[in-house]
Amino acid sequence: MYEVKTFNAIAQAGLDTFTDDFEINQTDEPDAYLIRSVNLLQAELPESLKTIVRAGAGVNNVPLGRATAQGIAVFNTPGSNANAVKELVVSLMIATARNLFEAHNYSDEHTEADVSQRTEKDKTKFNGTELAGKRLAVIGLGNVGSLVANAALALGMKVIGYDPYLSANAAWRINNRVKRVDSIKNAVKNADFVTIHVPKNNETIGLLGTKEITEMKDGAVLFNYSRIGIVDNKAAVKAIRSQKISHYCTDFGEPIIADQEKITITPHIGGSTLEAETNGAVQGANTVMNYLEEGDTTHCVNLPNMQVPFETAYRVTVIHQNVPNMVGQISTQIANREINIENMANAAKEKVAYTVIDVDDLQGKDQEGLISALEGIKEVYKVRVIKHR
Ligand SMILES: NC(=O)C1=CN([C@@H]2O[C@H](COP(=O)(O)OP(=O)(O)OC[C@H]3O[C@@H](n4cnc5c(N)ncnc54)[C@H](O)[C@@H]3O)[C@@H](O)[C@H]2O)C=CC1
Ligand SMILES: O=C(O)C(=O)COP(=O)(O)O
Repeated sequence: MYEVKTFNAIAQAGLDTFTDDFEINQTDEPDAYLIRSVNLLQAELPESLKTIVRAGAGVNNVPLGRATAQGIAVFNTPGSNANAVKELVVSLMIATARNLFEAHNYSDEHTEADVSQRTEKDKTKFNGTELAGKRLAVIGLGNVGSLVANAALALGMKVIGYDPYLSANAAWRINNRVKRVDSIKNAVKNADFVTIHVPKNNETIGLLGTKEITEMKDGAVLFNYSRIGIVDNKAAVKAIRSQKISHYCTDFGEPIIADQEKITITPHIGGSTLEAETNGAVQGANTVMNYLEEGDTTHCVNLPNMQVPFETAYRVTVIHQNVPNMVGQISTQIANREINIENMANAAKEKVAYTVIDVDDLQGKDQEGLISALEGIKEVYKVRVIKHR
């Protein structure tokens, strides 16, 4: 039996995906965490933990370095909530272009029985513009950014994209009418709307700050549906007050942007749709099962992604440092126990490597002894023996 501990609201469809070999929230010694936005950065990770699966995209709430050093594989569910974010950003582009927030507030304040005369006079205050023909800059063209870019094209907008690390898979998804440029400056300089869809990391904190906002077209509308800190909120407030930008919409509130005209804050609801929550939870549950039962690392963010068909009776997986002679040391320990290797695969991602060894004859052998011998190699983080179901 494998033990799974959940944090945040994990959709029931995801919990229902687990087979009878998995128990949810039954012990303090979980094999897996299935999480959303819970902040684990300061949390101790229990010795029993083998994987953390983030149902969603961002893993900036997970202590990746510590998890790796403890041999814990961290995954996300890329794309599971991208359509939800796209639809919210598109709705806010329309809402800001048509002054919907101001128009709604006006109507709320003018509730006398016959307002028609006044409305007909005042409505010119809320004259808007249309998206068709306007220019959108998309910074980050991954799962969310590519959908936003394609949707904007479908609405008749011109789209400029910037993403220096675009993967080949993501590139396939992007309509070839999206014009790609080589700098943020070239993306934003003529854009009526600027939206950013990048992960939060050391490189992206403050990616849109005073300098980049100064480079934007006067009156542009800015969106941050990525993470707090990726747009410098102080710079955004200054730009709103000086009317450099005409509206700022973000999913991440903090006191300095609260209660300000032309700043719209949503409470981190980009991925909060029935469909996205279901996708993330189901994909997350399958990820937990595939990793615990087969050692599959598809969509792992801290280990190389490997899918090795599991055709033998047992599988030994080793998470270790990416340094010379690891495969040699590991196979020596296995050979010393007179265990025959049927298949072996090894791959590395930056400083970490993952070795998968498939064997038939572990039945009746000292499996604990093998694990401690392999974990005795000083560059090894974690060893698991998995019995084929
Ligand atoms: N508001 C919400 O509820 C949600 C927020 N998010 C946030 O949006 C982020 C993006 O999500 P996805 O598109 O699904 O991730 P993704 O990983 O599919 O795409 C991110 C893209 O950003 C690009 N990128 C990385 N560094 C960059 C840089 N310095 N400049 C330009 N591009 C850069 C990458 O090459 C990649 O194509 C997530 O990491 C998460 O923080 C995602 C889903 C929901
Ligand atoms: O997937 C992401 O990165 C999100 O920000 C969504 O967060 P949530 O799962 O809705 O708490």
